Amino acid sequence: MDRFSAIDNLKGVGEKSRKLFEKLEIRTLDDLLTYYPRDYRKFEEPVQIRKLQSGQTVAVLAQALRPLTVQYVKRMQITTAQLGDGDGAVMARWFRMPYLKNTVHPGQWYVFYGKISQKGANLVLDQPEIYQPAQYEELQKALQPVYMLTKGVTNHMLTKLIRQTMESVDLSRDFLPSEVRERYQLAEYDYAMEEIHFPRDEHHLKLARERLVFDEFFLFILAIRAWKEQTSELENPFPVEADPLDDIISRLGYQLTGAQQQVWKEIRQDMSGKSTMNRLIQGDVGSGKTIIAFLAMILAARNHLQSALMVPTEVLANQHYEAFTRLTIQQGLPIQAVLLTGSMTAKQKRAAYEKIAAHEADVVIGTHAVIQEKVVFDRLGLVITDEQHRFGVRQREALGEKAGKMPHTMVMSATPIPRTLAVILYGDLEISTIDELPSNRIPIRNCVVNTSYRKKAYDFITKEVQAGHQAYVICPMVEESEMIEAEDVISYTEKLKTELPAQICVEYLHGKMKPKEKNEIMQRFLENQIQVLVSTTVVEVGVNVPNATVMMIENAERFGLAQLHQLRGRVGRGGDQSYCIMINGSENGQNQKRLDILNRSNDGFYIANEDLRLRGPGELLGVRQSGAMEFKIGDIYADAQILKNAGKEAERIRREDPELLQEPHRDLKKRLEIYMRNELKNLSL
Ligand SMILES: Nc1ncnc2c1ncn2[C@@H]1O[C@H](COP(=O)(O)OP(=O)(O)OP(=O)(O)O)[C@@H](O)[C@H]1O
Repeated sequence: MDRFSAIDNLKGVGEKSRKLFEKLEIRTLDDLLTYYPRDYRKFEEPVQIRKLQSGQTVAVLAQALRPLTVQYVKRMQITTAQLGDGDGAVMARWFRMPYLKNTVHPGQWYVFYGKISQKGANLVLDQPEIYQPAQYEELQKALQPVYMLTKGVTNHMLTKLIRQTMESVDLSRDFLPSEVRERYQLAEYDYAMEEIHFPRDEHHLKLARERLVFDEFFLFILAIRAWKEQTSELENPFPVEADPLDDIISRLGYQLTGAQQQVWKEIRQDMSGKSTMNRLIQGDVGSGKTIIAFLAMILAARNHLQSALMVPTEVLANQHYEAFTRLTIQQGLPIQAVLLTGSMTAKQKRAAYEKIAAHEADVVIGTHAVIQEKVVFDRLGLVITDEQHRFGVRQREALGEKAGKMPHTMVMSATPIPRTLAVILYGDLEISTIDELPSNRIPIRNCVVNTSYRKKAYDFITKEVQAGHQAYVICPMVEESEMIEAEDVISYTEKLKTELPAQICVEYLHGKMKPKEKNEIMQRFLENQIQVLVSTTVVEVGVNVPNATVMMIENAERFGLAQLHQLRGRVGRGGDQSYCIMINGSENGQNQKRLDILNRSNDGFYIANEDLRLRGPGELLGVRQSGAMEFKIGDIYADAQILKNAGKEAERIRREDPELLQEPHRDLKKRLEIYMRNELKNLSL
């Protein structure tokens, strides 16, 4: 067995688990080994009951003071216990676990491990795990890995299989040249693998992580460079006449910003240049990336090329399709666009496929899955996609095969990374940054307030709606939950319908709705038939309703800063003063501090950096922080120094031994080939 064997070679993995693991994209032993924990649990010393505070996750050494009781609330069994440690008492409760009544014996000591929350005037211990004291002491000795799971796969299953894999695969060969390892005092590979999954303590974990982050960046940089070298040798199969499209731009109704003009120039040069375009366009929320994509598609169409624009959601696909069609009609352009999304009927899809194959459609706008599988193009010359769904080398080759030749590609990113880091990752070429907002923008006014401010916020929303504007209200949950105290879209909509004047139309939107329903709601919101849209974060990416001027976010403390910044970016997109009201639903001072960063600034780069400064890199173990670039373990901000080191070494090796022929680079060469074959898929430009 080697590390690229399929996981069904492991004991205990049959057809059923193979399918489950597939959902986590775990197919080979290597996938399993690099399925790093998303977090680690440390079992701290038990805390005395009288010292408990709401919000903590703690262990309590206690006895049940009397037999447990089981009650039914809305058909759900809730088991409760009164726990005491001789000095204080607290209630514990479990949902859907009535059997605990027979397994937790009054008078015996257990360790209860769970989260403390406030219930009315009292504290409760929610859903605690239960351990024998000796067992708990054993657990305290090490950090426990916590993996991202899916239904049917438990943490225990993953832990066991990873252990089994480590015992059956030889990890002792280290592909990193020892010279590099020594220069940065990086841990050895087998040690790093052991300690990342089963760390003895935080110190060992840190060393392991540093090594693996280095690997990840190092291989990425080497692979991207090698791949670029290969592709830049290919001649541009679809050279275009670099028409600046001045006729179209002059009729847009606004001036392109300097940054947009610059990026547009770079794209034109690429598409008319010697080799195929491969460009990353980064721009902060609302910086006007869409029109740039549209211009590129129009340029392609004028040169008899088809283009595909792929976006992550149907709502966005519809939005772009409509905006593009509006533009072509307004300007009288003879360019045909078709929409292609999962919720279209088979007949509609077939009609679209036929138009695409016959080159009656110049532009295809849709969600990813559809376009990747079925569509046959006549002459696909340009593919535009977003950062999360960028094409891998292999997918691109497949597309290229389908189209006969490799199309030009553009990747749009709304989570811009600083140029210094982007250059290390991608080299100096092919990154465009739109670092300027349209001049008609008025900075968004922000406030962070507590729940007592709600009444005022509703009055404010009413006033804005009466002035002809619209508002979003974001809640973290879809439905009410017994377990989590946070606002939910469904009850909140009901509440708002009674709180706001009757003539204001309030509707909701969430990810569990059918695509067709979502599209309808978005369409009505766009047409101002709905004035207040209560939504989960499904509106986070790309939604563009310039008439909306208020973004109210409930339980703002539950969202990451990058996410809040994206949400806020849904307003302030037209020429009107816009507002963002963040409701902080917790009393925790740290949350307030974090939210204050957004309060102070509307600049995405600044926010990402401050977020990092506040948390400190030390706290980032296993936690994805920035949302920028999907690395498995590395975080370009938190690990910027490692990224720089990896970049330096990669450049040196490429200079000194470009073909990796020297003896110390032999294993590296092999590893890189495998990486380019298997892993570059999500990271390639
Ligand atoms: N130069 C400009 N001047 C004025 N308005 C502009 C300009 N460029 C784009 N816009 C308008 O700004 C709004 C936001 O643009 P767009 O939707 O392209 O943003 P984006 O960069 O895609 O942002 P996000 O990442 O938030 O989706 C649109 O309504 C668009 O018509």
